[in-house]
Amino acid sequence: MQGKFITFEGIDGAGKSTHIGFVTDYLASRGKQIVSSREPGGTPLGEKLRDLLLHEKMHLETEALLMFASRREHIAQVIAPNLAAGKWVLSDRFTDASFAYQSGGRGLPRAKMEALEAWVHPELQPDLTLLFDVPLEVARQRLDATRTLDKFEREQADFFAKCRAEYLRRAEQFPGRFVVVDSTGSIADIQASLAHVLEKLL
Ligand SMILES: Nc1ncnc2c1ncn2[C@@H]1O[C@H](COP(=O)(O)OP(=O)(O)OP(=O)(O)O)[C@@H](O)[C@H]1O
Ligand SMILES: Cc1cn([C@H]2C[C@H](O)[C@@H](COP(=O)(O)O)O2)c(=O)[nH]c1=O
Repeated sequence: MQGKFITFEGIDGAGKSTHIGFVTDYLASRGKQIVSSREPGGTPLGEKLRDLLLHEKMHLETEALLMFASRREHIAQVIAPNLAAGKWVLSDRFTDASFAYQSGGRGLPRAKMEALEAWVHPELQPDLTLLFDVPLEVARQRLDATRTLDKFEREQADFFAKCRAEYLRRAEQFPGRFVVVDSTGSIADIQASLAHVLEKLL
């Protein structure tokens, strides 16, 4: 029995992390065993790479390669074995983030992301990708209100506009697995719509 793989995406501050706890509790209450993880990170090595990725300046191709290095480890250690054991794996970001940030935001050709994706996970795709979508100003206000900003979060509005556009483009390209969640509403309203989406997956 294979579990299901759900990914959470959106520009920084869109609100995706806020809802992972809700989704975990909702699915657990329906008898699913949940493993919740994140990218970059999710393994001891991946967390070391995350620290470098979020705080060190580097060439844009180095950044893309380290994202996929972290992902390779995450798939091997966490995603694949837990799915094979019938658990549901929730990941705060996956490969759509590389398309959005490294191709959309930084401008790396999509073909390079496609080549890395084909190398690192030729067979694996999420069963469901929840794309939390908000206007840039809303995301910025939420970020500024909460924390010290990392390397990505300090990027300018133009960078996030390109990331958001690439996310929305991918949602159109893969309508079978993407659900775009309007993340401007209240947390309670968003959770009600998430419950509706999850019901269809059960
Ligand atoms: N619908 C909402 N209404 C109001 N505030 C919200 C909403 N969703 C999230 N927030 C608040 O916005 C802030 C950012 O949310 P969160 O950390 O979930 O964003 P994120 O998309 O995961 O960001 P990042 O990718 O940078 O981690 C938090 O303080 C959170 O409480
Ligand atoms: C997986 C992945 C992530 N990123 C960026 C996007 C975010 O700014 C950070 C992760 O921080 P979060 O608060 O945990 O969302 O990393 C990226 O550029 N490319 C990727 O593949």
